[in-house]
Amino acid sequence: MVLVDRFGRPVTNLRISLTSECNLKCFYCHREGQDFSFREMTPEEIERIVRIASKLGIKKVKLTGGEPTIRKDIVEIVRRIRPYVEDLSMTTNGTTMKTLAEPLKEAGLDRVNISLDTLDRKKYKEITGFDVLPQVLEGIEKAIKLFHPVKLNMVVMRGLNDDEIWDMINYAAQKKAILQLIEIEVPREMENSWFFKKYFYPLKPLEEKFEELAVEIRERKMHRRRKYFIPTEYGIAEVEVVRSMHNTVFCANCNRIRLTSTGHLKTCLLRKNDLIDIVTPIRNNASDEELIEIFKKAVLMREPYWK
Ligand SMILES: Nc1nc2c(ncn2[C@@H]2O[C@H](COP(=O)(O)OP(=O)(O)OP(=O)(O)O)[C@@H](O)[C@H]2O)c(=O)[nH]1
Ligand SMILES: C[S@@+](CC[C@H](N)C(=O)[O-])C[C@H]1O[C@@H](n2cnc3c(N)ncnc32)[C@H](O)[C@@H]1O
Ligand code: SF4
Ligand code: SF4
Repeated sequence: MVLVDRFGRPVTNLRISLTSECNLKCFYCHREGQDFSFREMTPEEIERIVRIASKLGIKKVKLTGGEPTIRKDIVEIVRRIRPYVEDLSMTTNGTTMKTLAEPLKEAGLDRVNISLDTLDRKKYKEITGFDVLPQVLEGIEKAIKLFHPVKLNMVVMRGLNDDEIWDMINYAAQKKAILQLIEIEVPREMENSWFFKKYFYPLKPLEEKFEELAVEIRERKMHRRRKYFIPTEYGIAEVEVVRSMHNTVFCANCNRIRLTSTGHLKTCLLRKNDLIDIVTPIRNNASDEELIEIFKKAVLMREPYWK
């Protein structure tokens, strides 16, 4: 059984924010579309929600945040949800990977995405507020030894790191990691903000260049994102482009539902007023059937953001 929304989109992925807290302060952070909050779900509650989700056809779970690895019980959370999922991945800033990669692997995590916007220490501090690039690079080395694939997330920003795109492509090829080049994304109401106007760097022209250079191009089901296999002096680099702004194809192929760190199902990253509380019913002893109904209600509320 798979739940399908009113727009014909099957819901096969669950993206769970484990905490709204973070040990970095990236100035562009969308915080997965949620506000800062102290309420968090327990590992037992997360396990129960994932178990219900798996009955409804959800096969892939992504753990995110805030920074998911600052939760003290992160290894327990991974261990608990592992049995219910085909693909269990995490997106992290990499600051804790040096010590946590091994226990996370042992607990059953399949793969990690690590955010890395720049290879320049000063710029890294400018973007994230903290001088921890060497620590993150060590974390990436460790992760690459244990996980496959490791994806590196680079949010491309005009005048800030757009001159590093090719360095990052070479770095990814050298490390045998996948590079995700990401456009800054904001909700409609922020498109006129100084921040978006200053830093938005459209990736479409670059994709056109990749089309010429690539020895192979693949299209993913999710968001119909394209992957380009680009020759470099370090071998073939695998580069995925995440271009979401005003991209109707991206939203038409969105198969994710979200769970906020406060225990609300959320239908879309960029939408407002789309939260459905699932953890309060759990705390009030709701049955599995009642929780299934909450999931169904959330799926019916889903709609593409850009359409
Ligand atoms: N608009 C939008 N952006 C998303 C969505 N999912 C991920 N993103 C963005 O895509 C970028 C990469 O996100 P990750 O957390 O690494 O996950 P992912 O690449 O989507 O997932 P995998 O490829 O399965 O590892 C980030 O900038 C996210 O904000 C989504 O459903 N909608
Ligand atoms: C919100 S973070 C949470 C996980 C973890 N703290 C990290 O940074 O990887 C998830 C991903 O979203 C990306 N991201 C954050 N704000 C963004 C924005 N405004 N536009 C595009 N991507 C963004 C980050 O670079 C990161 O790769
Ligand atoms: S590390 Fe992740 S959650 Fe933390 S501020 Fe940066 S993008 Fe946001
Ligand atoms: S509908 Fe579009 S903006 Fe919303 S979560 Fe899905 S892909 Fe992202």
